Amino acid sequence: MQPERLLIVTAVEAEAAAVRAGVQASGVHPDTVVVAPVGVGPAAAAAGTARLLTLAEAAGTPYRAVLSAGIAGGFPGRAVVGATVLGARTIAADLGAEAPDGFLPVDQLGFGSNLLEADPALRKTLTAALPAAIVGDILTLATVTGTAQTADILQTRHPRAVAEAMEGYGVACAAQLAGVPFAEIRTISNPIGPRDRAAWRLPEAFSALTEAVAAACG
Ligand SMILES: O=C(O)c1cccc(C(=O)CC[C@H]2O[C@@H](n3cnc4c(=O)[nH]cnc43)[C@H](O)[C@@H]2O)c1
Repeated sequence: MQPERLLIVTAVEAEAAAVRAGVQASGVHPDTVVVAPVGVGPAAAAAGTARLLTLAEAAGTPYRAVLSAGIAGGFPGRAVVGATVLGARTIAADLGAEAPDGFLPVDQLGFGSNLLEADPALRKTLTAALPAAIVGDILTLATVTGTAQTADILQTRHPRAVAEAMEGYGVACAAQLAGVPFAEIRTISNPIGPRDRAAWRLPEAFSALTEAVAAACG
């Protein structure tokens, strides 16, 4: 009988490579962790994760948990480049309606929730394995924030948000549907604010991701 496996979902192959290096460094049996890049954005993340969870369930080998992992933007003053962040909650920050008075999230519109909690037991395990990690909300957006104005609006609207990325809420929706525990782990590649792609510190963020995964799996 196969041991229960952990699924780690990333957006792009470079993130998956950093995660695989962490799994290898942790010393766990490689068959116990599956790492899959499923695409950029919440739709690709939800569809790709749902497919993997469903295939595993149909084969009689369901995953014990699913992690959304990768790099992220950090809110200034809350998470610096190179930091590791653990999501207490994943929030679909642009899922809703714009109104003259401001943004209305889907829960205020009566269409479900734009917020999903990380699994408490999984979160506890990850927090213990990563004592230096910053725990807070991680926003999911289909569009990378690229102005100081949007960064300010998001930071004010989400006082407990430490980072933004593009996949967590999609992975969380797929996990919830399948009844599989979910958590999100990210390392910061860039500050959230005016777009400056040259300032993204990808090697630093990928190294931090490898280290975080090694500690989390070990
Ligand atoms: O150059 C761009 O603007 C760009 C647009 C889409 C994706 C990328 C990636 O490099 C994909 C990797 C992954 O990185 C996450 N990420 C990193 N920083 C941020 C951010 O400031 N805001 C939102 N997401 C971020 C995201 O999850 C991407 O899928 C580059």
